[in-house]
Amino acid sequence: MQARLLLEDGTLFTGLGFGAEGQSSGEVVFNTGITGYQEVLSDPSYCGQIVSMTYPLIGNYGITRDDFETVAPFIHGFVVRRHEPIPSNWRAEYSLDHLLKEHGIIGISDIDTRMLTRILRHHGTMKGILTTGSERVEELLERMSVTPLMRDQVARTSTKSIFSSPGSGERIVLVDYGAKSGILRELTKRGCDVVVVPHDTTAEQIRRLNPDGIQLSNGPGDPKDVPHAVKMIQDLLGEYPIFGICLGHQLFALACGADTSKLKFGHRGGNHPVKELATNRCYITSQNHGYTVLEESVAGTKLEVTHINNNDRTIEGLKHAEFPAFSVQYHPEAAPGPLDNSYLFDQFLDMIRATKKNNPQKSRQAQLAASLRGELQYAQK
Ligand SMILES: NC(=O)CC[C@H](N)C(=O)O
Repeated sequence: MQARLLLEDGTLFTGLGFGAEGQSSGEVVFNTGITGYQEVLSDPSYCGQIVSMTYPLIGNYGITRDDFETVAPFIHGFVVRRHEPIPSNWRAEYSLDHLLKEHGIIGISDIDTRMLTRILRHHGTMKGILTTGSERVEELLERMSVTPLMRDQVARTSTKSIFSSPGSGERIVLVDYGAKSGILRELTKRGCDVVVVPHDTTAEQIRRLNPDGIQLSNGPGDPKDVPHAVKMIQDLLGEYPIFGICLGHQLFALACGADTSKLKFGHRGGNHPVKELATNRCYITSQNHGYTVLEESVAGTKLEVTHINNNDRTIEGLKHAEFPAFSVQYHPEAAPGPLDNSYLFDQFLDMIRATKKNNPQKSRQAQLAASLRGELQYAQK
């Protein structure tokens, strides 16, 4: 079956279709990971995007239930050089083709993904349409020009209702802006008592859950499309320790008065070098973002830059000068990518314990009682 990928600038790629049939549009981006296509496909931060993998062989190890980063993928299309339909892997439960068909995602293979990447690097990311139909190019270009990119991805990908993953350790409220499962996995692995809440949960509702700390998740789209989250963070800053990841980092920066803007073609892959300024140490990180915190906007705020990207010097980490709050632009939960940065979750828990020590408040029993009251009020709201 023939499939086509048409870019906003008129560049047309003709290849072979796999996965679902039909037509879909979105922002075309590229990911440089060599492995991890399943985690990429299921990362909610790709909601509304057509993802092209620069590694040329995709599908060879199949799909495994355990490797999903969310229940259902939100991406709008998948572009590969060569698609391997028959997996060779003892863990494989089914094929990539099967996954795409099941979730209505169109795949295209046998196109020059190096050329596509060079175009995107040169011009910046663009809108695109993937189709297995026989529409005229002019018609598709017209459709693309009148179809704006999505702005409501966070509401689409966030959990619709509150749920908990109980543990006997610190109580963490994980604000889900389209969270990857890896974040919850890292917190529960450390014994945390995690309560996952929807993206539009207010500061007051979070207080009622009596958290020890607040984790702001990754998520799709422009951080400026989520103003209610910025307000919530401003309300709780200084009251609870906060750790922001990716979109959570950008929202934290906006809440502290810094600004964000769109990168030309973003950072998506498993090997982005990041320098920790305090130690001059380089970490290899997993990344997936199209926006960044603007360096010049940090001056005059209470934020300090802790990490920078060694490729393009953009900001990769921030901390608050007065309050227990920090954030990173990359993914310490990895999935896919290197595990080097999971220590940041330990750092978050250390920060929580230090905050508690300096602030000997209510007994654990009183906290639990307050927490129970809060949950009841939340449920009755
Ligand atoms: N992975 C993320 O959280 C991405 C953040 C934001 N949507 C961006 O593209 O910059």
